[in-house]
Order: sequence, then structure tokens, then C-alpha cells
Amino acid sequence: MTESMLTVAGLAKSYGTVPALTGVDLDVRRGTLLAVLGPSGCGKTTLLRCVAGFERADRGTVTVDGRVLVGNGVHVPPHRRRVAVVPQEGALFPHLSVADNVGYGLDRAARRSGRVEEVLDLVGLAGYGARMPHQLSGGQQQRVAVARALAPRPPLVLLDEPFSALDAKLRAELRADVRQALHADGATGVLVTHDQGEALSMADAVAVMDAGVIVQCGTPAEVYRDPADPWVARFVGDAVLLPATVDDDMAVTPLGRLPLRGPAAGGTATILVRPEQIRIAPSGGAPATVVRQDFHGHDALTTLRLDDGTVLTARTLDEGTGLPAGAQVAVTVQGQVRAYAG
Ligand SMILES: Nc1ncnc2c1ncn2[C@@H]1O[C@H](COP(=O)(O)OP(=O)(O)OP(=O)(O)O)[C@@H](O)[C@H]1O
Repeated sequence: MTESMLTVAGLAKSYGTVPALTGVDLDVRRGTLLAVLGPSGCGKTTLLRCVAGFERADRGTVTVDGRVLVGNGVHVPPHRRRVAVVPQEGALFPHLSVADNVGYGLDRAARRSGRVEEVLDLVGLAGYGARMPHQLSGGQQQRVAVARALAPRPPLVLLDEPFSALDAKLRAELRADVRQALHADGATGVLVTHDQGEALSMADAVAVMDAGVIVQCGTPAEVYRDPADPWVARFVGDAVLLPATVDDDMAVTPLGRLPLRGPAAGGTATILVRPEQIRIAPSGGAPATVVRQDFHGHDALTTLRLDDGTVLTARTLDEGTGLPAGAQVAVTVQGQVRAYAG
């Protein structure tokens, strides 16, 4: 048994003259959830559809659980792939009960084995089997769709922006519950999303995609703390990018000399600081003026202007909130920063 459940190599797909995938490589380990994160139009859905078999790739290979599904003249049709898909919404059969929806892909023996109840329990819907889909909320319907995907124990579950139709609070709740359900069932999944929070909070690994290729793949912490380039840095979170000069293992910046994370070539560079690394104090740092403060309840974002005109944003919890525009403060940076050449 290999460690990889899904391997995608050199996958390319164009629609006429529009290249959607230009050489995608991916590896998803057994029992883990990988999020494919990218902006609208980068090719996420096309990638998912090629893995599911709804779309024919122009070249490249797709292997699931050691079985070649695409490549070398092979194109296994979708219904023979044993790859389950949880779509955005509207996936349930409206005339079937919850239990019948979940048991749809199971043979009689599996249905009798209690698997339907088991997966309903996993997604937090124990006892809902007799309900009809129209008697469920949108969030509950998506839970049923996940249960139905898990029921036949497929080698791979594909989730296509499964929470995009739900409101923010429900979405957060579902993310946590679905993540737990997949883990508890030992499932291997690929989640397609354009939502950074969703990818970072749910997945074991995040593949950041842009213009038809994977630009970085790593743990959520790696892609957030150590993004491959400034574009990834900005895409996966709020980023303060500052000009700097690299001198040994330090960056000389408008905020003073800052320790670098990892090796960097000497000379001019751009450094990445996350807003939560920036501390505001009455004195004892680079002098700055408060431009404005946006209060978000759990934290506040403070826009600051340094004396040299550089504008940056600090994320503060309690301390540092309630600062009026024009206030004179001092700014320091906590921890290491990442440098990019040029
Ligand atoms: N059936 C199609 N015919 C022609 N072009 C298409 C087709 N489907 C997708 N495309 C194009 O391929 C590229 C990738 O599209 P895709 O839907 O895979 O991106 P996406 O990352 O899933 O975007 P979104 O997040 O908006 O759904 C885009 O430029 C898109 O316009």
C-alpha cells in the first residue's frame, strides 16, 4: 500500500484556445484532506472535473489508490472511478428520504450493515434518516451530501466549494464538522475553494493554484508563514510587503533590522510581515501615525504611516484598539520575516 491516494502528474487541459490547466502535479496522502486554493478562473474546477472524469484531460496522468484513471490512452468513465463528489449545493434526490439518499450508492448488504446510520452520525445527523430533503436546512442538506459521499467508503472524496451557498457562521460550523467527519472515517479528500480561511482551517495540506498550475503545496502553516512568492503571500492572507536590504541573516527595513526566516540572497529584497506580527506601543520603535482603525470585534486592523511615507497594517487584539486617527505611536515587529529577492 503506497502512501499516496491521489497522484496527478503533468495534467493539462484547454478549452479551445483557453488553457485551463497547464501541467498540474499533485500528491495527496492517504487519510488526509488537501485543499486546492486559488482565485476565480485559475482552473480549480477543471482540475476537479478531470479527476472525477467529467472532463477529458489533454495530457497527463491521474492515479487513485494505485489505479491509473487517466493517462497512456486510458480514460476511465466517471461512474467506474469510485471517486465521490460533493457539489456546491442541490445534490440530493428530492423524492428520496435522507436515509435513501445516503444509501443510494450502497448494495443491500452494506445498507443493512448500519453504514447509513454510521455516516449520518459522523456528520451530526443521527436520527434524521426519515426526513425528506426539503425538511432540512441548507447546512443539513450539505451534511447529508457529505454522508452520501462517504457511505461507500470511496478511495477519494472531492468537495467542490461545498459551503459556498451557506452564511458565514454556518460555514464555519460545517467546516469543522466535515473536517472531523472525514478524519474519523479515514477518508482521503480534495477540497476546492477560493476561500483562504476555509483552506487553512480545514486542510492538512494546501495547494495554491494560479493560472493553471500549482504554485506552492505545503501545510497550512507553511503556505501562510513561508509563502513561495509575494503573490502567494498576499493570496493566503493579509500581507505587509516592504522594501529591504538583506545583510547576512538580517533584513534592513523601514521598521529597523529584522531577523530573517530561512536563507536569503544579499542585496535588495521585498520582505513579508504579517499584520499580527506588528506591535503598536506608545514609544520604543519606528515612529508612525495612525491613519485609521477598523474594528472587527475579535480584533482590529490599524492602518499606519511611517515617517518615510510607508503605509502598513497591524492586527491588534485588545491593546492598541481605540486609537484615533493622527495618534503618534511606535511600531515594532515580532518574530522573523521572509525575504524575496528584488
Ligand atoms: N466549458 C468551458 N469552455 C471554455 N472555457 C472554460 C470552460 N470551463 C472553464 N473555462 C475556462 O477555463 C479557465 C479555468 O476555469 P475553472 O472553472 O476551472 O476555474 P476555477 O478556478 O474553478 O474558477 P471559479 O472559482 O470561478 O469556479 C477559465 O479561464 C475559464 O473561463
